[in-house]
Amino acid sequence: MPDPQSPSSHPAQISPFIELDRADWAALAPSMPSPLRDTEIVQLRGLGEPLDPREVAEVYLPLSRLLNLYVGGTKSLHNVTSEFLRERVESTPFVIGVAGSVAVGKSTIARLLRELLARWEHTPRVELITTDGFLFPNAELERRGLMARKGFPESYDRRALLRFVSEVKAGAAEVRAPFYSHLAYDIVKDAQITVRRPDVLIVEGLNVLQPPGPGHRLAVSDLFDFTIYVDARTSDIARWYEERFLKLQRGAFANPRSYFHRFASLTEAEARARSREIWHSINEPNLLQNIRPTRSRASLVLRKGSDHTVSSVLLRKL
Ligand SMILES: Nc1ncnc2c1ncn2[C@@H]1O[C@H](COP(=O)(O)OP(=O)(O)O)[C@@H](O)[C@H]1O
Ligand SMILES: CC(C)(COP(=O)(O)O)[C@@H](O)C(=O)NCCC(=O)O
Repeated sequence: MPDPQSPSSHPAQISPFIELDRADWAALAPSMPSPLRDTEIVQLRGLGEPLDPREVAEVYLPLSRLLNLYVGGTKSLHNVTSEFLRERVESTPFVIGVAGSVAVGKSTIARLLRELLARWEHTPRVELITTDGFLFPNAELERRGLMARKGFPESYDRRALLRFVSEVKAGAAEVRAPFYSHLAYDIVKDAQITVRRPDVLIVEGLNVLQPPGPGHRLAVSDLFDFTIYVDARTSDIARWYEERFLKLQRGAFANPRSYFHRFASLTEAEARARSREIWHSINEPNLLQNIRPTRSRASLVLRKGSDHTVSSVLLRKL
């Protein structure tokens, strides 16, 4: 008699992920070589985030090692294919997607992984782009009635993003992406980011795990070699959004060129109210309707606790 409590007796409930709690994941770190000296972990804090060196050593270092091994594995597959075809097939950049809500910590993690990966053998050249460069310019968003839906899948030029990643993946010598300024809250005309055949390209953005839309054959998610979904409770993310908004309000918004300059003179209570309004009207609905439903498509899910530390890691096994 199968045990009705056993997950294997409920095929519909079999998880495609193996879940490691924080302690099990951290236990992997000591047995692997480290490309970092302690002083370098401290230097990584220079990224501007309050990064805990223990978090780097116990969570992100093992993750960067796993990614580095996947890059090596993919290169070996290319070599096998070359041998099979009896012709030289050039290996092309390994592309990693990093998805998750606004303010969950994607940028921090993507920048950290870029630094860590670059220190391992075989992956010295790592480039990072964010999908905000592929948002339609504000004028176009206004024309389409999408100004209050910035960050929703339809606010992006998905065809241009797909073309960009396809060209990188195909090994093009130089590929350019448009540039989005958070200060101007808009695409900057004539500014570009150039990607030149890196070993690894990290593509960070809210919607990178979206499946193809109706009538489309491919989505950018089809071109990734590995994807990471950064997960946390909605209430924690809302708090992080508000805290970041307040930090910006005291700092960057003071710049008269900032789109949000008009918020610089708000009292703290007013600023909190404004940030909650933006969260509840744009970022939370986008998380619930579009972003979180893509979580199960990821190769790996990082679950964060209320203090940003990673509480568990889910790695796709199927
Ligand atoms: N590992 C971390 N430790 C502490 N604070 C963090 C960490 N990751 C992100 N944060 C903070 O959370 C907020 C959102 O992070 P950010 O990387 O900007 O998110 P996203 O790119 O997903 O919008 C920022 O204020 C950042 O300083
Ligand atoms: C620019 C963003 C859409 C994020 O874009 P991404 O790089 O993740 O594609 C987001 O940070 C944003 O500005 N959202 C609009 C609502 C707000 O001002 O928070």
